[in-house]
Amino acid sequence: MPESVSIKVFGRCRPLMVDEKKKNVKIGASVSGDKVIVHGGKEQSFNCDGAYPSEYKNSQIYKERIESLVQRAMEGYNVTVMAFGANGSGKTMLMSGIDEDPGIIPCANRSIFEIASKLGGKDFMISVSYLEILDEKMIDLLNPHPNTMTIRQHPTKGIFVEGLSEMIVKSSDEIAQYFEQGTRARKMGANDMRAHKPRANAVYSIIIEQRERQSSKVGVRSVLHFVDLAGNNAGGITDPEVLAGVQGIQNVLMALGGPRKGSGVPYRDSKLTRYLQESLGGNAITVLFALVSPLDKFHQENITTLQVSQFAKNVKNRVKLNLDETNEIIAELREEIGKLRDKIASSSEPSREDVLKMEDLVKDLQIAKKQTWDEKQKASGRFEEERKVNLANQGILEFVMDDMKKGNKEIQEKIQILQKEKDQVMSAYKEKRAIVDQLKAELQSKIMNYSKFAEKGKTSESENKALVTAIHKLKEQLKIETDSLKMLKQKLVEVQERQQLEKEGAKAQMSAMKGSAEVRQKIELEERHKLEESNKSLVLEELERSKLDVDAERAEIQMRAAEGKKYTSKEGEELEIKVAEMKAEKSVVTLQLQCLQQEKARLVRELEEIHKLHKGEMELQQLQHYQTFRNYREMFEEQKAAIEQRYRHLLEDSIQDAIFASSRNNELTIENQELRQQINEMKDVITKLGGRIPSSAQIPM
Ligand SMILES: Nc1ncnc2c1ncn2[C@@H]1O[C@H](COP(=O)(O)OP(=O)(O)OP(=O)(O)O)[C@@H](O)[C@H]1O
Repeated sequence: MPESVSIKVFGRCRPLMVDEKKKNVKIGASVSGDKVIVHGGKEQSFNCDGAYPSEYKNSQIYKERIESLVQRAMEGYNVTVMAFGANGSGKTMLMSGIDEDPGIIPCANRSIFEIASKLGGKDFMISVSYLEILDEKMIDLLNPHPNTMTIRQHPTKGIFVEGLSEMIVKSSDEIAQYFEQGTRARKMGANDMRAHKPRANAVYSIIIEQRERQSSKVGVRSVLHFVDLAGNNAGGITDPEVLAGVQGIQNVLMALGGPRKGSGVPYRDSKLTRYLQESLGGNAITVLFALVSPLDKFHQENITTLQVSQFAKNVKNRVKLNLDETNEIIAELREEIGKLRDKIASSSEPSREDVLKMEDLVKDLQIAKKQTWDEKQKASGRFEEERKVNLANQGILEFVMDDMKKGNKEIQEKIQILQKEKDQVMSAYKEKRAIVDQLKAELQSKIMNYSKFAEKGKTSESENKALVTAIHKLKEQLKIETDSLKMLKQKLVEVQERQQLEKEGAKAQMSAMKGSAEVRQKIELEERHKLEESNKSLVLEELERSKLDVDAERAEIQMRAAEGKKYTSKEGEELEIKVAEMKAEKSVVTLQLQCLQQEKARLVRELEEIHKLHKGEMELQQLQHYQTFRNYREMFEEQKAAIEQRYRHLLEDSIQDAIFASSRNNELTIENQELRQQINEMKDVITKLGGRIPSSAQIPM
């Protein structure tokens, strides 16, 4: 039996902002006990089921008023929480909150999984959707696709938006992430930069499905809606679509609980009220927060908010546990389709309503069949794939997926730190290189001097010894400096390798962020350009280094020659120089080769990625084609059966007609024969009477 539950109304007045305090603005509203009071002119006070002054935190309100409702949603009851008020009255603050004081939605997101973990013996499937309705246009905030969405009523799903993505969530982190990302998409504006407008309505929904583990009992399905309504400042609006979005909810609450209660409820006048029909006088526990601004300039909007909330208090919803009856409903739908098909088949001219009803029933059946957890899981996976592309197509992927961006930023910071380290090591390496070169030059000139003097035999033995000692000292110093140069080089290579690793990480992140082919192509071109640039500078660096090495080697050889190393001829010396040059060239070529290999590996990776992507897209397309084919086949089968049935009936009818016609024919033939006989008999009588017409008594009957 449904339970009758009134809509509960809670008032809240936000505090004055710092600049408002400074301006000494006139106070227009306040809270006292369970009443909200509107000042200015004649003071008016409005009773609520609870009222919150400005110092109350969102989290306190959640604990006191909403936590128990989330618990009920987890038991299988529909729950709706709405925030209603003028622009800037604190609706978003209450629903979403801020880091220091999370709003009702973040608190509920956390509670859901805490409660689920405590309810042992049950399996849950929780999914979320986030819809924005702006001027009667619907936007899927989690997956902003360009496809049309329509509001439908379904026997198992209730009222829902066909085409709105439902993403399955498995943890409180995941659910929080979707909410935050959807809210960012709302702020940034999915579709043609439609950034959050005060007249936009947003409905964040948590769909909870559950089943008893190891039990054949039917499952339960409930929906928890959080509605951040458009500001009720309707003054000056004339566009009917805009007005419907802003005033739709007021009109419905007025019709349900206002003075003219009982007249038709205009649910269908706005998309929002149609979507929330169950929450307004239907099967949901509904709570309305009436938010008032403390500013006197919002006097009229505050009065409207509180009057409408008084109407809401009069509305009685009829709440029941939502058992998941998908199987029974599928059976009922099949039966209904069967009956209607017979009806259409038996009538010579089927009515348009029947045909349309048949189409709806077939669609309902198809939707009902997609309600299994497996199917939903698959659909959620598909939405997840699509959403990156759709967000990228809107140009808001990076903004929405801020976590990825954060991760990428961290990597970029690391790369920068490593670049600094690399620059430091590089400058130390260059300094050392200069010292080594200087020492080598010194050594070379010392050796040249020595050989000149030795050749001419001008030096004494002691002078000779001193020169040799100086040369040896220089050599030792050179060795020490060359060793430390080598160490610096090693360090440079290590830093470069670490930097490369981080770059790979950043690239992996970037490829996850790539959405549309266009964005992807741009990023890839940029990356390729960067790689080419870095390879070019690496090769140049190495060329420079090898030149220095060759010079040093040349000096070494000359020094050795001067020291008295025997060469058979001048060519021997030149040959050694050539060998050194070739060694250096080899190292450059090796490096170039490494760079090319790196580029090749990258291209192979890209190719694989593209292949994977195409494969995925093809699979998706195949799936869609298959689905379309199945839908058509199902419809075709249904229609074929209906036509067959119809022709069978027609055939039966015509056989019966033929039988009827032939028996009637027989009857008529007999009648005809009887009539002929009667005529003959009459003729006989006339003849007997000599041509005189007999009186009626003489005519044989
Ligand atoms: N309870 C509160 N405590 C502190 N600041 C608040 C509170 N409520 C609202 N504010 C501040 O008031 C301003 C307007 O609030 P908010 O954006 O939530 O209003 P809104 O009703 O959602 O506006 P709109 O209809 O334009 O979207 C914001 O700067 C918000 O931080």
